[in-house]
Amino acid sequence: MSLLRLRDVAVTYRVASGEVPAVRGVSLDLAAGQALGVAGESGSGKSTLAMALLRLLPRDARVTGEILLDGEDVLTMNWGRLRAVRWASASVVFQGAQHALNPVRRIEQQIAEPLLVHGMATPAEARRKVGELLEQVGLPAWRARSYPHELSGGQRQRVMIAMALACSPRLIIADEPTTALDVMIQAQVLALIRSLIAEHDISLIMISHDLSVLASMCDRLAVMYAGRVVESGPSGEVFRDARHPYSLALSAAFPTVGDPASRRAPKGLGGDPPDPMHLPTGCSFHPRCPVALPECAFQEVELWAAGESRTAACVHVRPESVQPAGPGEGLEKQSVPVARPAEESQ
Ligand SMILES: Nc1ncnc2c1ncn2[C@@H]1O[C@H](COP(=O)(O)OP(=O)(O)OP(=O)(O)O)[C@@H](O)[C@H]1O
Repeated sequence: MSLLRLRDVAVTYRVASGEVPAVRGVSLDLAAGQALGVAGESGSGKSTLAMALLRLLPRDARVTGEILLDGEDVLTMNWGRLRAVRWASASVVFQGAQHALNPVRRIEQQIAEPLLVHGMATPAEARRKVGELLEQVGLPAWRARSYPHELSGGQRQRVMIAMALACSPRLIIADEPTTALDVMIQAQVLALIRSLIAEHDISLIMISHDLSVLASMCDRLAVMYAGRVVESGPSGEVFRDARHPYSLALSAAFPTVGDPASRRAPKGLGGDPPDPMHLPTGCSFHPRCPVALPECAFQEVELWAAGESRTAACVHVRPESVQPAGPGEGLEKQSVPVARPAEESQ
């Protein structure tokens, strides 16, 4: 059984001028011990999806569908059960730890809090555990007495990771955990996350706009565009051999981590992502797509199987597509069509 199973998850924000469909019909599975990367440009709905997993969205967000964590639907849990699940079954590392940590409380109090709230330790045990957790994330135990402002950005992010680990969750959701850090520190924090999830057998959902970082960290990738998953599959395959023109453009925009030989000139995507309140008709990507066909302007394509354990929502992947991809940029690698619709997106 999947540790996490999403079925047709949609999130709509109610705003004064109407409704913002930020996430639309996302279905994904995450096996225990697996790492899933969710990629996409700013505004594609990644953070909204991540926050929806533990019902951390503001009140003006309406979430529908199914979010099964260990078989239990997060969306229908009562508050008591939801509180028990947060931190203990699944925890979140937010982007920008400087905003997520309370500036007037010592590190020790903040890391100990989930342990105490969940009754998983006495105050004395929690103090000892905080020291151990800090050492696990590469900080000296005496840092427990520090306030957040006494730490660097990288150290604060390590504290966030220690908090996320405190109650030994089975799943960590990391939303752009290194975006605010400089490149060297970024690499260290990524290496730390990688080693901790392997050591503790924790599943990971990592959100980033950087496909190369996700490919280096995750077993599988899901690429989001305008609130939908447009491609999913094993991360190396999606990164090196994307089937959806949007994933292809994203993968071309970032060099492969740690492999200078593979550096390609970033091919910036033209245009901007659509405003979710005014989505284009048909495939949301068609106005920016280098290989759009006339039908893409009025027909939204569902996710199709695009190879072993892969899916893509593109007319060029659809089985009955008889049009060649054409001379459009980069689609030489477009998939050979296969003949079955995807039952689920991964
Ligand atoms: N509280 C909110 N109220 C209304 N609209 C929102 C709210 N939060 C996000 N949105 C909208 O939902 C869409 C998805 O935003 P989201 O932050 O999930 O995207 P993202 O891919 O995580 O982007 P980023 O990488 O910039 O965080 C955007 O159009 C955004 O403007």
